[in-house]
Amino acid sequence: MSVGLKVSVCLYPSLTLSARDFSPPSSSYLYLDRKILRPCSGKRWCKSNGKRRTEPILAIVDSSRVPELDSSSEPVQVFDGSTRLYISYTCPFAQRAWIARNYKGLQNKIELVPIDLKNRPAWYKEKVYSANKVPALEHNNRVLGESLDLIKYIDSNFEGPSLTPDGLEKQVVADELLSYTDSFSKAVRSTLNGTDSNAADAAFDYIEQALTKFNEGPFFLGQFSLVDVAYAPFIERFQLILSHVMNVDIKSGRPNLALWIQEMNKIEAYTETRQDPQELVERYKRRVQAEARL
Ligand SMILES: N[C@@H](CCC(=O)N[C@@H](CS)C(=O)NCC(=O)O)C(=O)O
Repeated sequence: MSVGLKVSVCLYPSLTLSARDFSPPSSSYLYLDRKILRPCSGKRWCKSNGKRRTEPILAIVDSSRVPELDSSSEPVQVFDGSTRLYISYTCPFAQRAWIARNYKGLQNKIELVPIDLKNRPAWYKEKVYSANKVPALEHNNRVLGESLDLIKYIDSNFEGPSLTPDGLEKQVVADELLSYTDSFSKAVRSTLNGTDSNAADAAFDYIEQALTKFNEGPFFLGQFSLVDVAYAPFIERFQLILSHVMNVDIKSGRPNLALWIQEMNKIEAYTETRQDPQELVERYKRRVQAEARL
């Protein structure tokens, strides 16, 4: 890294960095202060100044983000007594388990092991999780999967603030909302892929209505719970994609949803897991283009 290199950092104003700002540069990541800067390929639209830049542009990745393991990575020592949560930074299902782990303050008890799903290590399927998916939790000599099961498992088998509601009424509503998560995603996707133009609207109206049930707080069950954890990664993605691709604001006419999004964005356990919005939208557009070519 040359001294005084000028770079633009997406979402941040232009910065001038000197060699001593980086400690130590690695092949794929640069470190500035406590932030990891990841080089982005090509020129990018940087909203901070509204101009297309020609300098190298770096995206800031949260400092707590350890690099993903890929096919060239040594296998982890499975069943050595450690508790590990295998995730992908881009997977909304994995994000659920990651939020639950953070919210309960288990950062030192449950090690995060990010996997590069596009270049997955062969040992992941062979030694860790035969379903070859994320998330997976290695705990007490077992590997468990399925995000909704995992958030419940993490909540009931580890210390930290509870994510499970008290009282039968809230538990019944929680079960209903958790069982709606797949239908919710399917409905929004059917609008995005053009098969049902009204389905997303109806799905978000259902969410808006669900948010009126308990008024002691802005979350689904009043207080923050595993229902918020289950929906947050999907609402995060759908909000961005619907806004960028269809120019739809899911908050419009839905004050409870608007407040929920605002309050979710104050919860560090969640915000730490959020994806770079620009990357998220670009990945979605690339996927749609690839599907259109098939
Ligand atoms: N039902 C599962 C879905 C998990 C899932 O589909 N994860 C994706 C990444 S977002 C995956 O690992 N895909 C790899 C593959 O299918 O090969 C859950 O809730 O955990």
